[in-house]
Amino acid sequence: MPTNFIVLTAVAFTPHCCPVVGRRGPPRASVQLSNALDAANRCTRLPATPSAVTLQLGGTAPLTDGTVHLRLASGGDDDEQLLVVAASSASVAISRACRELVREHGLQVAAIDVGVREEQGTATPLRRARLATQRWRLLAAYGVWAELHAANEHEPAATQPHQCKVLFVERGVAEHTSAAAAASLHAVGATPVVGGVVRAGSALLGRLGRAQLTPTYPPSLALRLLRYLPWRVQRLAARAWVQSMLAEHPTRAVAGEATPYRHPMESVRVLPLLSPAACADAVTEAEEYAAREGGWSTDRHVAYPTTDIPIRCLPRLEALWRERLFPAVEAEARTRLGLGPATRVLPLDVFVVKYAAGVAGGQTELAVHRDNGVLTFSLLLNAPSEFEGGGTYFERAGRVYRPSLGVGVLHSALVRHAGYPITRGVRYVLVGFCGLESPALAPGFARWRFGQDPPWFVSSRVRLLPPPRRRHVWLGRVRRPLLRPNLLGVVHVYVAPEWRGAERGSALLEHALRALRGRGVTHVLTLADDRGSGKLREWYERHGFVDTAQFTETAMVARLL
Ligand SMILES: O=C(O)CCC(=O)C(=O)O
Ligand SMILES: [Fe+2]
Repeated sequence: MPTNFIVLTAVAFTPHCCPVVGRRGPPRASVQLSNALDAANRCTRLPATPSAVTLQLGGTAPLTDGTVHLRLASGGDDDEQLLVVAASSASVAISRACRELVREHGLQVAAIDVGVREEQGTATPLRRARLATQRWRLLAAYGVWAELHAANEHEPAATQPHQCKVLFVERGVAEHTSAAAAASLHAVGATPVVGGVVRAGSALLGRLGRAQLTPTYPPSLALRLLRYLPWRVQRLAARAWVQSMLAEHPTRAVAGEATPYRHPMESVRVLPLLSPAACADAVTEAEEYAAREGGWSTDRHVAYPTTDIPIRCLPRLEALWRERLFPAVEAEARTRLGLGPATRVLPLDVFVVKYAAGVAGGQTELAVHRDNGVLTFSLLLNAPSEFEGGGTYFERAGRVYRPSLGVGVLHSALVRHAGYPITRGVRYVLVGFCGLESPALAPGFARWRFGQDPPWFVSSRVRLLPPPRRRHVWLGRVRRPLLRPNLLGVVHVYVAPEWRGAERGSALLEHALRALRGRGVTHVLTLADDRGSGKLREWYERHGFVDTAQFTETAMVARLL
């Protein structure tokens, strides 16, 4: 009989500890730690599940079958700290509810993992690889927050990140030794178990690639030999290197915002580049060309075609690109990647893309893909108010970048990304793919393109946000997980009391549910905390929740899939 494992992860977004919030105050790690300890103590008094749950506090022992492992992170260097998690009494009640769920479905609890300690400085490569996989799990939660935030950019107050607390019961995996890591990978759609290995491998290749690409580093003998290997091997190394270099640097979600984003997966730079007038002129020129020449082309890219016009057909925009835009993009790439003077950045393909909703034959989205070349640049050419949705979606980070007018987004061409669907209006983007040329690289590198081979370039089409389904079923009667062992995704959504029952709370909840559904989460739990009027319960019911007193008095649950 297959063994089921799940991982419970509580993640609280609080302004002082979450690296994405941008309002980091004094660290309050000790307060959080004592809260978490308090919660943990209460956990110990919970009846053990049939799999003989034991609880370890603050331990770092490897996860073992049937063990509840509670890891508490107290933080470290504030800048380096990924996330410190506070477990509140609500989280404890939710853990209890999850545990009941686990019991009902005959699952075993593999881990309750609260927080991750960032140990990059001292950790061994293997440990670092494991930390990287742990970060991915946090990203799943973080991605939900980011989507909430992005969805409400016009009304930021509606989605104060610290109002959103997410508790994951992630998808189970059969390989219990790496249950926590694998479940985190599952949550972000990556391949379980091998993720850490892949990551470690790419870090190694990255180191090789760095020496290859920056001749100022004296290469070791092994690295000198590498350049005699086929250029595709060099390309692989450089690919990992570019990825790792981009990943190491802080990024900003919105140009000019006070606090940089410091997440390693946010390998994205945002640059303000063009004035509104210049953007408007670019759109006019593209539309004039399309009217004159019989429309926009839709077949220039084979695998992931865009509705576009290449910049060589648009002389005014091309001049602007040559004189102003490309130098800025190149300078940014040089700084970010530490390119030596002998390395050139080469524009490979630059074009204006048009997304149009509600128009026959109009493109509304671009599926998740990688681009040709090493670096991708995209710049919004019309005002965000002219369309709904849209933005550049980064799959692994689970977030959508929605830059302002004239702001460019620079990222590795190798990061899987997408043109997020627009639901109204028209969105114009200037997109550019760039390669690198260096004497340290084999000549083929400068023409680097993603094509039919090698197979590791192949990207798959993924669903972004499936349409909401209205059917909700009593959790107690749900039997499907039993038919599909090892699959279960439960998230606790915490809506802060002042948002409950209110319109803005509704928006928050709806976006959260949609985002979670899009990630394959099957059930959402929440605490109604109704003080007797019944109004709050009604509010949750309107959002598809049903009362489930069998868990805790106040728990309510919605089934998403
Ligand atoms: O629409 C976007 O923001 C992304 C476009 C893109 O990724 C591409 O054209 O390759
Ligand atoms: Fe792309």
